[in-house]
Amino acid sequence: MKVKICGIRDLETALYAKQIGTDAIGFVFAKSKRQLSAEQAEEMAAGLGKDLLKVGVFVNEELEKIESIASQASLDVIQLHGDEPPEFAEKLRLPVIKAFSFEKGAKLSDILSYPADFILLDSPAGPYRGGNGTSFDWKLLEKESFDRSRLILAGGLNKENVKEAIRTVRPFAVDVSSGVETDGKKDQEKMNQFIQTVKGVTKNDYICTTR
Ligand SMILES: O=C(O)c1ccccc1N[C@@H]1O[C@H](COP(=O)(O)O)[C@@H](O)[C@H]1O
Repeated sequence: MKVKICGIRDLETALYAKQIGTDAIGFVFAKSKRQLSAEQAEEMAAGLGKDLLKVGVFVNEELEKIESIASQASLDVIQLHGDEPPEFAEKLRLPVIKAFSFEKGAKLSDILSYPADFILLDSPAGPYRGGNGTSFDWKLLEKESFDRSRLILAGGLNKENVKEAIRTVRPFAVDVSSGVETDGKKDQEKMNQFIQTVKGVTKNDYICTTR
């Protein structure tokens, strides 16, 4: 099970994420309390080396701006967390994660037809388009039959609920932001506990016949 920790805002936290086995970190360039400038991300990227994926999170941003920030901050993946149409994602040169709000009535087949490398399911937007710390009803996905190998689960995950979330949804990866923070800042103990919990979940815990 892969883990992305989103909303990293300083090099010390990024290096700690790498040390504890995080697979990807997210830099938020959208309107958010975690928003970064391209320069801040560039500085962190320079101190990080190559073996931790850097995901840039954008909401309804212009293509040229995304490409420019991606190049300046050495991003590996683009996460589109707004209302970007399929043609927009197809124009991007880097791999794409497309986020969708998921709630009762959402049409999974439409979501899965979006041309992205990964599909991220999050709870409906709160004050910001993402990173609000709220989860959706994972049971809505439990019995659905689809290819889960490009599914990323997000929204209100934390060390207490992530095991149950993985068992229910059986995603390829999980993404967390608020759940590893204390008073709005990344908390190293919570990050470590989250990673240990996720990496401790074995396939036996959640493999079943529904793919
Ligand atoms: O983290 C943010 O501030 C953010 C802002 C705008 C769009 C997306 C954002 N983050 C993504 O939101 C989800 C859920 O986060 P949380 O764990 O519920 O806080 C996750 O995919 C982040 O990548």
